[in-house]
Order: sequence, then structure tokens, then C-alpha cells
Amino acid sequence: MQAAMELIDVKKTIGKKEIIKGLSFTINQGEVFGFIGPNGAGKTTTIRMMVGLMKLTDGDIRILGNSVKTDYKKAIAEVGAIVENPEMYPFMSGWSNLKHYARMIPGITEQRIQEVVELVGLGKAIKEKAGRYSLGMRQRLGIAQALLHNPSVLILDEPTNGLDPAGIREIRHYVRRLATEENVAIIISSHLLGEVEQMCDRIGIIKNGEMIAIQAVNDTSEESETQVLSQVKLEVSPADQAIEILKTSFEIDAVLDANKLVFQYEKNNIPSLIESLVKQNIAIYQVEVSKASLEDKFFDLIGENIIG
Ligand SMILES: Nc1ncnc2c1ncn2[C@@H]1O[C@H](COP(=O)(O)OP(=O)(O)OP(=O)(O)O)[C@@H](O)[C@H]1O
Repeated sequence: MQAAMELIDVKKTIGKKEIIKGLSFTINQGEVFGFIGPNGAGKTTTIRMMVGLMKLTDGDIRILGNSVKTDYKKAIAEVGAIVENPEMYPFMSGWSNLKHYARMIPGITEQRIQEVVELVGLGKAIKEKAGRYSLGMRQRLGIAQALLHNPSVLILDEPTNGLDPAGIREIRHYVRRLATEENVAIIISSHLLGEVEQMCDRIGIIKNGEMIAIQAVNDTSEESETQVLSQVKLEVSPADQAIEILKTSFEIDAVLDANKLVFQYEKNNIPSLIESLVKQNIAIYQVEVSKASLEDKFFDLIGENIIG
């Protein structure tokens, strides 16, 4: 299957500052991809390049195989996006807003407008003035607008910003439905993993303009059981000496929590770590190993709170 979007060693330099340092990743058709990173990581800059609002300094972005550099019109025709707050006229109904917008795109029928209204579940509310919509409903009207021209890729920049938990749940529901029913690839950026994790198939983590990890959500494959980080809790004595050994021999920064050392480590390397501690006269009373959650792993990778 052809990729919906492919980034190939994308770089962006503004002035002397290299903001995006060679991003390469692929988003599949019908996939929901979470683009996560702390503030200033480079998400908006990358998205602006994906939607054609900003030129690439180097590399390429292909949308359904069309390069934004050499086939700009074809590439961008496949993208729908809400990058800033969706623009709409508050005194007009949701329906009139969509009709007004549709006039600017050739070939949009009333039937297509009706289709997108149903897709985002606005139902009867579409006849009401957009100014009376809740933030969640406005987001959905924005998504409907972005879907009018039937794009292969839908990009939502921080769609959960400012929404209450009910609003986030609504967005989650429609995002999944769109990916499944319309086979649209959906890219969702956020600085909060917890808000988007449940609606994504894969999560990519960006930090300082680099992709530091890409991981499938709910990955239960054999490989992830052994290779991927586990959460380890050790009851040991003396604890301070054990912390020192973990730091110098294994480059692990363990924290002491309720008399236990807590850290992340690859599951298949845990036995040799225990052996090493025992050999250095550390008494071990208890070892608990649990699968690290996505949050644990990303906290470990990024070194700051993006969980939210
Ligand atoms: N026009 C510009 N000129 C100079 N630096 C810029 C410009 N635009 C962005 N930057 C810098 O590039 C880095 C990435 O910014 P960007 O807005 O892409 O991050 P972000 O991940 O979207 O963060 P946020 O969640 O805060 O929007 C930041 O350090 C920012 O200060």
C-alpha cells in the first residue's frame, strides 16, 4: 500500500538556527499518527511544511507519492488541515459556513457537505449559528471544512487544546471513525501524550527538531516484551551504594521511592544487572518487573513531563 505521507530527511533552518534536523518517517493510509513533543520541539514548524505553508530547507515530503517540491499542487490537494483555530463566521450557521467555504473549492457538491457533516456528527446542530457552538463543536466544524475536498491526509495541530475531557472524548471518537470509514491518514500534534494516546495507532516523539522514538500504541509483539523498556523496582541494601553502581556501570538514573529503587531497563538485560549488584555485595530483597507504559517510556526518553 502506498504511504499517505512520507517525510524524507526533512530539514528546516531559520536564520542560523537549525529547527528541524532531518526528520524521516512514514504515515500509512487510514492510520492515526500522534506527533508528540514538548513546547518548542518543532511540531508546528514540521506541520507548516507538511501543509505547504513553509518551504523545506532540505529533504522532501511526499503526499500519496507527490513531492511538495516538484508536484506541489497535486501534493497539497491531498491535505486537509486545521493549523490555527478554524476560521468561521459566528453569525452564520455551521451549514452556511461550510457552503461558503465550499464555493472556493471546485467540484464540491451539497451531497459532499452533507457527508462531512455526518462524518463529524454535527447532525441538527449544523443549522445553528456557529457562534453558539462549544469549542468541541467548532473543532468538528473545522474538521468538516478540512475534509470537504476529500483529502488523503488530515492534519490537526493541537486539536485538544482548551477542550474539556468531554470535548477530548468527542474528538477521539470522530478521529477514529474518520480513519476507519474514510481511510484518511490523520496526524495529530500535541504536547500531551495522555490526551491523544488513546486515539492513535502510532506515536512519534520529537525533541529539539529530531524524532527520538516511534512506537505503536498497544504493541503486544514478542519483540516489545523483551527489547523495550520495563519498569523495575528493586528492594536493596545499601540503597545509596546500589544507586551508585547502577549509575556508573549501567548509566541508569534510579530514584528511591518508598524504599525501592525505581528505573527503566530492557527486560532481557535485567538478570545480568542483578548478578552484577549481587557480586558487589548488594543485598536484594525483592525484584518487581512490569511492562513500562508508554508514558513511562516517553518520560524516560524526553526527560520531562509530556503526559498531562
Ligand atoms: N520564524 C521563526 N524564527 C526563528 N525561530 C523560530 C521560528 N519559528 C519557530 N522557531 C523556533 O523553532 C523551534 C520550534 O518551534 P515550533 O513552534 O515548531 O515548536 P512546537 O513543537 O510546535 O512547539 P509549541 O507546542 O510550543 O507550538 C522553537 O525553538 C521556536 O522558537
